[in-house]
Amino acid sequence: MTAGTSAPSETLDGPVLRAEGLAKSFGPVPALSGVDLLALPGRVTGFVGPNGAGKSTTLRILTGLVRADRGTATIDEVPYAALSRPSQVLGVVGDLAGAHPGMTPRGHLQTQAALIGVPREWVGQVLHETGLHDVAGRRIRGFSTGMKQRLALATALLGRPSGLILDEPTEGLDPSGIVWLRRFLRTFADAGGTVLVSSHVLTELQQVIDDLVLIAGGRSLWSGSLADFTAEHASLEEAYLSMIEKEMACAG
Ligand SMILES: Nc1ncnc2c1ncn2[C@@H]1O[C@H](COP(=O)(O)OP(=O)(O)OP(=O)(O)O)[C@@H](O)[C@H]1O
Repeated sequence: MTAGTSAPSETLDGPVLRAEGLAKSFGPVPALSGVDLLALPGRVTGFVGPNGAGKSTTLRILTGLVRADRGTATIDEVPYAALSRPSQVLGVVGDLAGAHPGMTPRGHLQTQAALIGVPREWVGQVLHETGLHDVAGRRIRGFSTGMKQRLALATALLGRPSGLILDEPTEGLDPSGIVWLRRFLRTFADAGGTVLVSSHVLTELQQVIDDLVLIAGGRSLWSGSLADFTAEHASLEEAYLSMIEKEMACAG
């Protein structure tokens, strides 16, 4: 499988992704109790926090899959559900629950293209962009985790969105896949796109993000530039651990 190009080559007009005062409980379980988030065009924003902090819940609210109890979540000032062509504004890299293992990437993407109403020709472009063109005719059943990650990204890119949300995208990628993804996200943001990426792999994240949103226990702890966050520390990992330890000491 070849690496593919680091598209897009055109200029993107990325959306502003914003959440303010989000609160959400699942029955008696409080998941969020005050999350704010901002991801801007032309920037890669990292979204981090301990297990159970509420990252996936926040992303699911932002993409209209979960309804918040309180607060607002908007894409260019409107809720995701109010976007007339959401897949052409925001690509969401999730799991491939909708992809039948007996299908090929080309077949899966052609079905998705019909569903979201974009030209079939765009399938070839995303297969190329994500380095899947060589395996476009193979069954998804035999794909490695990394290849499935690429297909998830190809699916998200199909509507040619100017924003991307990725939840733990490096899981299962080999080192060259990680470097490829990092370059892809950098190029996407440098073209004007908005990238919001959640990850626990802080050493990797540090190499690609411009801004950082940190949450813990369902609450925002920090939001701003990576440079400011790490100013008094040797690395993102060190700055993160220091803030989380302080937070745990306060909570305890
Ligand atoms: N559908 C659900 N039903 C019940 N509880 C849920 C549901 N979804 C999330 N939660 C709870 O909400 C809290 C936040 O979970 P969430 O998955 O958003 O955290 P996260 O930061 O993405 O965690 P991780 O880093 O481990 O993936 C957790 O306590 C979790 O158990």
